[in-house]
Amino acid sequence: MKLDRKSMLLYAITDRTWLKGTTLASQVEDTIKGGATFIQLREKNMDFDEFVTEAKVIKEITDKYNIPFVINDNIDVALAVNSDGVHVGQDDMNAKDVRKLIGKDKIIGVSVQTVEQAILAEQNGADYLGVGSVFPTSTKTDANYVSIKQLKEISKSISIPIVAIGGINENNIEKLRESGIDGICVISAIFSKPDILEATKRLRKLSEGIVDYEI
Ligand SMILES: Cc1ncc(COP(=O)(O)OP(=O)(O)O)c(N)n1
Ligand SMILES: Cc1ncsc1CCOP(=O)(O)O
Repeated sequence: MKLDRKSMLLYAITDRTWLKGTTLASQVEDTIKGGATFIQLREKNMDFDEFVTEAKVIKEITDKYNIPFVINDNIDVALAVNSDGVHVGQDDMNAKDVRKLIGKDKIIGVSVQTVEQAILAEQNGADYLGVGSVFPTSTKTDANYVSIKQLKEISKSISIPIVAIGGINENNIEKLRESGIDGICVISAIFSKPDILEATKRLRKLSEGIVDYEI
């Protein structure tokens, strides 16, 4: 799948912390109905078989709505379910090696916190970058902080699409205006909400207002 910059507008990463009796699949379908444009499946405590089973279910939904679907960290799972790609961090395999495993047509996302990391990731063949944490977050306890100034410097230093991540919500999204991002990436601002569809709709509208390209 070729990555369209516009599909970065509202990037949702799953989290099963707030399932509250429902399924992750139905939450993912709700967020897509509400306007999420990209889905990443992020599972930190699943064995391979469980992860593959879950990924297949989510992929059916993202395929139905033609939304890009990537797997966090686990390249074997990505290969097993033929996801659209993978997202890796600074402690994971570098994009060049990931590319050798998943092939030229797949999407590779890389998390970066500095200009140097961003330039290197682009050189290594990343298709997009996730930059953060731009605000305090309790979702990822080991996240490093990236200032808005650093975010702007990173966006100026590369030509691939970027999303900001970390603690973004309806109240602070405005601070990301003119930062050069192609969209926002959120976990709790969607998945912790009682009404995921409505929360996504509001974030979708707000993100449309802060990016500098035509929707
Ligand atoms: C789009 C996006 N950006 C950043 C991250 C964080 O990735 P990483 O640093 O590898 O941390 P974990 O998600 O693995 O805890 C991301 N997942 N997605
Ligand atoms: C995965 C990740 N990487 C940097 S911050 C973060 C957590 C984002 O979650 P939230 O949107 O709930 O702050």
